[in-house]
Amino acid sequence: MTLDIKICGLRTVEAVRVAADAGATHIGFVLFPASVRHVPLATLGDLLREVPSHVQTVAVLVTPDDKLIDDVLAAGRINVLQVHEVDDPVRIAALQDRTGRPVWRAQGVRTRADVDLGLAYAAVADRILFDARPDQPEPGASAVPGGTGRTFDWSLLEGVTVPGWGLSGGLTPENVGQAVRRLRPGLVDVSSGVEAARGVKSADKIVAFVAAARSA
Ligand SMILES: O=C(O)c1ccccc1NCC(=O)[C@H](O)[C@H](O)COP(=O)(O)O
Repeated sequence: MTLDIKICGLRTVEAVRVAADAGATHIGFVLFPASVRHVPLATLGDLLREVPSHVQTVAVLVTPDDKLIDDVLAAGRINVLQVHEVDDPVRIAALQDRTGRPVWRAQGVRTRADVDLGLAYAAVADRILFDARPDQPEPGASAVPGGTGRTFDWSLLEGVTVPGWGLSGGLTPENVGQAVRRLRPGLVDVSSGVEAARGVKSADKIVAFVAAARSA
């Protein structure tokens, strides 16, 4: 079985080169201003141009409207749309039709009901990405539905067999091997676990993460 490896939240040309050279199959760019990893549209094209053609690019979006989708696709080569908090299968199908791109749906997990909700989208979304479900933000604070660096109870995913499903949330070079051996996902996805500081990628950690995932 093949394992896809997505390194997410890249903001610099150097980090893109490191991830591609390390063997990432997918590189994710966050288009969400409340995130420390947000990439402004003005610089997205510069990053996309650095991604070698054999590496897939993923636009990470939170309830995107059509204007944002059009702007992101106009910036350069985007292979995949990863959507958070899109809770309508009709909208997911509309995004597929409108863009011709695969649409991955991120599902936050804290309970088995969350997993079941994610599985309910497997008929329409091209991939389900199970991630940690963040706590409710403090009143007045902005909610960021990904990149929390938190794991969740992996036993909730035992028995999940939907093709290609992805595991995300608090993965690190230290725990990704165990996760792959235990759950056999089709993709592992990391952001915080390959950072030296919040929002700042570490080349050494990216290389270590990909190597650990590959050797599992
Ligand atoms: O990374 C973010 O800041 C982010 C913000 C808003 C929506 C999604 C976001 N990230 C999505 C990802 O695919 C992350 O890789 C995933 O949530 C795992 O993050 P982490 O637990 O930090 O490894």
